[in-house]
Amino acid sequence: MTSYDLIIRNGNIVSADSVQLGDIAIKDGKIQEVAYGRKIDGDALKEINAEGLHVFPGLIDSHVHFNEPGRAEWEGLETGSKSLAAGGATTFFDMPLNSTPPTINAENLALKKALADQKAVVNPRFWGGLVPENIKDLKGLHDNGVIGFKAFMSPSGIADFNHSDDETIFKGMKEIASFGSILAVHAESTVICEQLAEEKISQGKTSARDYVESRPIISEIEAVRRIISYSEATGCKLHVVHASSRKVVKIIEEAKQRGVNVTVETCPHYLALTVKDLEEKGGLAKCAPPLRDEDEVEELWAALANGEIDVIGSDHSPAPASMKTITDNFFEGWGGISGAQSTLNILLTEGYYKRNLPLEKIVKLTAENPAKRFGLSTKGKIATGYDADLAIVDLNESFTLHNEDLYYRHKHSPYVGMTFKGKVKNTLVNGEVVFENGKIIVDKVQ
Ligand SMILES: NC(=O)N[C@H]1NC(=O)NC1=O
Ligand SMILES: [Zn+2]
Ligand SMILES: [Zn+2]
Repeated sequence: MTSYDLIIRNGNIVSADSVQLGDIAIKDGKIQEVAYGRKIDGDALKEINAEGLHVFPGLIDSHVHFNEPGRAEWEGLETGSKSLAAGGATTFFDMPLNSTPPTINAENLALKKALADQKAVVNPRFWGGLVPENIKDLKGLHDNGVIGFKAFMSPSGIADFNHSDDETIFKGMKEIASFGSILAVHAESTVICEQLAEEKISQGKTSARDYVESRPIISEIEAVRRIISYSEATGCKLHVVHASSRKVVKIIEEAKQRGVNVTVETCPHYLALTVKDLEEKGGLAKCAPPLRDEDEVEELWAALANGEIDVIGSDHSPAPASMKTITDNFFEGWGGISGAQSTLNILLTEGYYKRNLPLEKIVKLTAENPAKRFGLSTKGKIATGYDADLAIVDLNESFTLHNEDLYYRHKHSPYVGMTFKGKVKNTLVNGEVVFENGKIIVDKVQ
C-alpha cells in the first residue's frame, strides 16, 4: 500500500526562518509531512532525490501582465505561465490591463478565468481594475475572487484602461475599504511626468537619460504621499507596486510606523539593471518607473536586506520585438520588461551570492509575504497542510541565459546574456511536477 504520491528526500528545505535538511511527503496536492533531520517512513509512487539541492516554496509572482484575452500576440497565459514554472514560480496574479477587455467587471474576469483554466500551468489569480468608469463593478469583482484592485495614477499606455484621477481613487478606495479588499497602485505623478516629458520632447531631448529624467523619483514620492493620505482618510488597504528607489520605500516605511495598512513591492529589474543598461540595451530595458542609477540600486538592496520591502513581483509586461526597438527616441516604444522567468535567478545571483542576502529573506519576499498579504492561506510555506507548490534548485549550477531558453511568446529579455548561479531543476504545482530537466512536462495546471 503506497502511502504518498511523492516524497522529496534529503533536500535543504528553505523557509522564512531557516534552512534545514529534511524530507517532504506529498499526497493529493498537499504537503502531508515535513521531517527535519530524519527520514519519512512509507513509500510513494515517485521519489525525488534532492540531495545537495535546495527546496523553496514556489514563488508567488504578484505582478504579471499575460495579456489574454485580446492581446495574445504580446504574451499569453500558456507561454507566460510556462516561463514562470521554468523559473520556479507556482502562482501568479495577473494584472487587469494589457488584456482586452481589461478586467474591470465580473463578466470580463470570467473570460480571463476560463482561458487561464485551459492554459495556465501554474496557479492563476487575478487583480481587478479600478478605472474612472467602474466604481459600481468593484464589488462584483470582489465577490468573484479577485486578489484586490489595481489603479494607475498616471496614464497606463493602454487605451482601454484609463488612469484614475484623484476623485476616482478616493471614491474607489472608499468602496474597496467597505468590503475589506486592497488597492494596488502604479504611483507616478501625471503632472510631473507629463510636463517634464513635454519639455524634453519640445527641446528634442529624447535620449535614454532624458526619458529617465522625465520620470524622476520625486514623481513617485509625490504620488505615494498622496495615495497614503487617501488610504489614511478612507481606511483602504494599500499596496504600492514597483517602487524604483529606497526613497519611495522610506515614505511607505514612515506610514507603516504611523499604523497605515500599506505594503510595497519592488521588481528584479530595479535590483539588477541601471540607466546604463537602458542606454546599452535600448527598448528591452525600458519600463516605468524607469531604471535608476547604480547608487539607487545599492540602496534598494539595502532596503531589502533591512526588511523594508514586502514583496518582489516581476512586473512582466512584454511586447513584440518591434515595439521594443528604440533607435533614438526613448519616449517611443513600449515601456515594460520581459522578466518573469528570471526573478529567482536574479535574487540568488545578485542577492544571495553577490550581496549576502539570506535565502530565508528570498522566501519571505517571494512566497510567505505575498501569501499573507493577499490572503492565500494555503500557500507560501513548506509545512503540513499547505499546497505542494515547490521549486527545487541547484544553488551551485551556473548558466548563461540565452534567448532560446525563454518560454515567453517573444523570446527576448534584458537579462539575456547574463550568467546566473542557481538553477531551477524541478517545479511542482499542487504536487504535480510541471518542470523537470529543463522541460515543461504538463499542458495545464492539475
Ligand atoms: N501597461 C503596462 O503594463 N505598464 C507597465 N509597464 C511598465 O514598465 N510599467 C508598467 O506599469
Ligand atoms: Zn505599473
Ligand atoms: Zn505592471
